[in-house]
Amino acid sequence: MHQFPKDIGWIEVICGSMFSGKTEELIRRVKRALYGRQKVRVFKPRIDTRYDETQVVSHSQLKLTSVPVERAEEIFRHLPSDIQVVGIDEVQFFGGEVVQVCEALAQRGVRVICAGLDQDYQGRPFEPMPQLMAVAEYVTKELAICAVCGNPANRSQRIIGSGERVVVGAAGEYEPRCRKCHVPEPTEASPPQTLKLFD
Ligand SMILES: Nc1ncnc2c1ncn2[C@@H]1O[C@H](COP(=O)(O)OP(=O)(O)O)[C@@H](O)[C@H]1O
Ligand SMILES: Cc1cn([C@H]2C[C@H](O)[C@@H](COP(=O)(O)O)O2)c(=O)[nH]c1=O
Ligand SMILES: [Zn+2]
Repeated sequence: MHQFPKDIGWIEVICGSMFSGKTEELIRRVKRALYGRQKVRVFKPRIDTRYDETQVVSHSQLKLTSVPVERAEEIFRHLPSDIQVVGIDEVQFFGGEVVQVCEALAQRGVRVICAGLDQDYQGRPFEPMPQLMAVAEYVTKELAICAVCGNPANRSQRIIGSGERVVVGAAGEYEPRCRKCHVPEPTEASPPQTLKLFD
């Protein structure tokens, strides 16, 4: 990946649709920092109790210990003075204040790695992701595989009937879709699939 500079902070954003591998990539980067003997803390919004109350968990069941927080400002309270790397998952669930928090940390010399949805279920930018992407040094966009047609997917199709913007969920509530197959209204799920190498 990038040749990272030393002794200065920066912000990395990992964005994309649901199931695109954002959490896996966050976990990968955090683990590499740990191998590098860096002082690391990982946070997630308390609202995300989907797979676990405290751990960050990917759809493929990779796990990482994290601190759940209600508001982004609480992150400061949980950081040792010699912190080097901060990871934040599901960053779209924090309000605009998370942008100031990330900026303050990066200004202090911390490497901040954020993972979050760039679009909501209707395909609209999911604030505060656009703002965070604008101030970040590095932005990585991940793509899933469309559950309908198999093309690269950058959208999250809601398959349960709710018009609320925030509805915590996983498979059963959402599926990844490409722009051709995505519709802004909640709709029926595509037929279930089993992954088989041979028939
Ligand atoms: N349609 C799909 N396309 C890609 N990955 C999928 C799909 N359905 C399930 N997955 C699983 O989701 C994993 C990614 O999970 P995760 O990192 O939690 O994604 P995200 O955080 O972006 O929602 C993949 O490695 C794969 O095991
Ligand atoms: C599209 C969309 C998603 N959500 C929720 C559903 C999940 O709990 C998270 C995304 O998790 P992932 O790690 O990216 O799979 O966000 C939502 O509340 N509103 C939406 O529009
Ligand atoms: Zn498609």
